[in-house]
Amino acid sequence: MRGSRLHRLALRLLLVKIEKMLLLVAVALTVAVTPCLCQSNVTKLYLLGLFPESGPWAGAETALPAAQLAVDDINGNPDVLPGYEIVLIPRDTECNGGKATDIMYRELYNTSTTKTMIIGGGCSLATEPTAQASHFWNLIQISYAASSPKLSDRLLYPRFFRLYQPETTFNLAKLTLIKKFNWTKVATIYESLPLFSLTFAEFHHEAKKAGIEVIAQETFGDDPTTQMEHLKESGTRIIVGGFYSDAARKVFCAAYHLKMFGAKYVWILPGWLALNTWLVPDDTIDCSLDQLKEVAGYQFGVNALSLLPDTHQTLSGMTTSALLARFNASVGTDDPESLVGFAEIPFSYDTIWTAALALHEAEQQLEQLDPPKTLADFTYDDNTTVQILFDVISNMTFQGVSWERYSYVELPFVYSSVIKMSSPNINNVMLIGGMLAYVSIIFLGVDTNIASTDTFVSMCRVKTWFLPIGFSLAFGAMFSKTWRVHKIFTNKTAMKRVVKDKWLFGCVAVLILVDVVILIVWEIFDPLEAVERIGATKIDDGNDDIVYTPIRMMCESRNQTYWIGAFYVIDGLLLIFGAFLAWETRKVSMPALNDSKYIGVCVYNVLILSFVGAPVSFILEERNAHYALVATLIWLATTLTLCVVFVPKIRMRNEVQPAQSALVTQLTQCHPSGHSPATEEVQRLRQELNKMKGHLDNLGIKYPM
Ligand SMILES: NCCCC(=O)O
Repeated sequence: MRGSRLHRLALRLLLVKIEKMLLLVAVALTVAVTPCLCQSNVTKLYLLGLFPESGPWAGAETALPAAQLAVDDINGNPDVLPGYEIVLIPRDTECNGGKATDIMYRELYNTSTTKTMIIGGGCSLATEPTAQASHFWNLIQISYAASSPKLSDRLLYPRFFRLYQPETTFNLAKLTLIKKFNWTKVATIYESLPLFSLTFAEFHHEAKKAGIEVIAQETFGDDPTTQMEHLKESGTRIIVGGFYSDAARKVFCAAYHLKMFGAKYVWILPGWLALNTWLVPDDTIDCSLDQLKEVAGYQFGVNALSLLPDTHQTLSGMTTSALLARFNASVGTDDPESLVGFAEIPFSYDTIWTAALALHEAEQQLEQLDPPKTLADFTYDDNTTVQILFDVISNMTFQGVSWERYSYVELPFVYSSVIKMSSPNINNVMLIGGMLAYVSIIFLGVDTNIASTDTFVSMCRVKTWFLPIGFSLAFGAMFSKTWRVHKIFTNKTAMKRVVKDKWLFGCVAVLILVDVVILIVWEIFDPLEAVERIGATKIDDGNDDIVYTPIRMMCESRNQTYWIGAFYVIDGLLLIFGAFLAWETRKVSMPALNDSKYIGVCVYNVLILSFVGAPVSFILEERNAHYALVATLIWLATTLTLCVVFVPKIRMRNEVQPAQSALVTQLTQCHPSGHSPATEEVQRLRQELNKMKGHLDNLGIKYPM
C-alpha cells in the first residue's frame, strides 16, 4: 500500500514537472514567435549611408556609430514611423568622389532593395558628385558633415540638405579672431577644391572689408612646397589654412623644413581639422610625427559648436552627454575626441532623425492622396513622394542634440590656456577691492555730529581696515594677473605652463594676510581711539567777551604715523613691482591679456595721488577740508583705477557684439530648408549664443575680454 502510494505520488510529481516543462516550452515558443509575427507586419525602409571610412577625412568612425544609435532609437520608438523599420545600409566612400559615385550607383541599381533616402556623404569630396546625381533617382540626400559652400547651390543639388553649416560661415569668426589680436596682415593657403577655394574667395573679400591685408594667397593641388616657400618670402606670421588631413601633413612638413614654426607662426584652420586627428605618421612625407607636432603646436581651430548644454529637451529625449555616453559605450572608447569627426557626432545622430521624421510626416501626407499611397510604394520614378519629402524637410524644425549651431573658437594647445588668462575671477577680486575703498569713504565721513563717540571710533577702525585691504585686493589682483602673463611670455619652453587662478588668489591672500597682521598688531598695541583736538581760539567779531575754542574729535592712535608708514612702504613696494611687471609685459600684443599700459597708468595715478595728497592731508586741520581732500583722493584713485582697467574691456565686448549678430544672421541661412527661419527662431539662436558665451565665461574663457 505504502509502496503504491509512493508510486502514485512520484507519478503525480512527474506529471506536475512535465506540465511545468510544457508550460515553459509554450511560453518560450510564444516569446520566440511573437516578434516573428510582428516582424512580418513591418516594412523596411532602406537608407543608403555614405560614410568615409578612410581617406582625407575618415569621419565614419564617429558618424556611423552615431547614426546607428539614432536608427536604434527610432526603431524602438513606437510613435515614429509605426509599421516601418529603418535599415541603414552603410557604405565606405573613402572620402573620394569617384568611389562614392560608384558605390551609390551599385546600390541604386541593386533592385533587391529600394533605397528611400541617402544619408551622407560625410566629406564634400564624396557628397558633391553623389548629390549631383542622386536626385535623378528621386532621392533626397542629407549630409551630416559636408561643408562645401558649393553644396548650397540648389540648381546643382536640387534634393540635397545638410545639417552641418557651409565652411564660409566660419569666416566671420576667423576675422573676428584676427582683429581681436590686432593682426593686420595674414596669408592664406588652401587646397584647390571647391570646399576651400569658395570659402577663401569669400574670406579674402571679407578680410578686405575688415581692413585686414592678405599679403599672400596660395593654392595648391598635390604638393604645397612651392606655395609654402612663397608664404615664407611674404614674411607672413599669421596663416589661414584650408586643407584636408593628407594635405595638412604635407603643408606642415613643408613648414617644418622652411623653419616656419614656433610662437612666431600662428595657424588658423578649420576646426574639424584642428582636432589633430590628422597627426599620424605618413610615409609619403619626409617628416616625423614629432616634427609635424612641432609645427602644429600653434594653431586655432574654428568650428561649429555641436554639443548643446544638457538643459535642452530634445525630441529624441537624448541629451548631449547621454548621447556621448552611449556613443563611447558603443565604440568602446573613453576618448571620443581622438576620433575623426568627433564634433560631427550630434549632426550624424540628428541627420537620421531628420530623415525619419520627414518619412513619418510624408507617410501621413501620402495617405491623404487620392488614391492613397504609402512609403512602401516608393520607386525611383516616384516624383510625388520625393516632392512631399522635400517640402517636409524644407519646413522642418525640431530640437535635436546638435540642432542649433554656433561658431566658436576652439583653442587647442597653448592658446586655449592663454585665453583663460584674462581671469574673470581675478577681475572680480579687483572690483571687490574697489568697493571696499569706496565704502571706506563713507565710514571716513562719519563723525560725532551724527554718531556717538563709540560708533565714530568703530567706523574709523572699519575704515582703517577697509582701505589697505581694498588696496591689496585691487592692486594685488591686478599685478598677480600681470605676473601670470609675465611668466608665460618669459618662459622659453614650447609648452607654456599656465599659472592657475588659485596661485593668483594665493598671492592676493598673502598680501591680505600681511595687512591683517599689521592691523591686528596695531589694534592690540596702539588702538585707535577718539581724541579731542583743541584748535586755536577765535574771538567773536561782534563781542570781545565771546571766545570760540574749536574742538575736533579725531580718531587717532599714538604711533599711527608708523603704522600708516608701514602700509606706505608695503604698498609702495607693491606698486613698484607692478610697474616692473607692466614694463616687462609691455610687448605682449594679445588684447585679452595685456593690461600693462593700463597698469602703468594706474600705478602713476596712485603714486601721484598718494604722495602729493597724503602730506597735504596732514597739514589740513579743518575737518571738512580734510575729509573733502582725503575722500576725493580715495575716490579718484579708485575710480581711475577701475575705469582704466575695465572700460577698455567693456569697449572690446561691445565691439564684438555686431560681429555676433552678423554671425547669427549667417547661421539662420544654414537652416536645412534653405530659407531663413522665423524671427523667433533667430531670437532663440541669439539667446542661445549669448548663453554659450555665458558658459565660456563660467569656464573662465573670456573671449575677447
Ligand atoms: N565637416 C568635416 C568634413 C569637411 C568636408 O569635407 O566637407
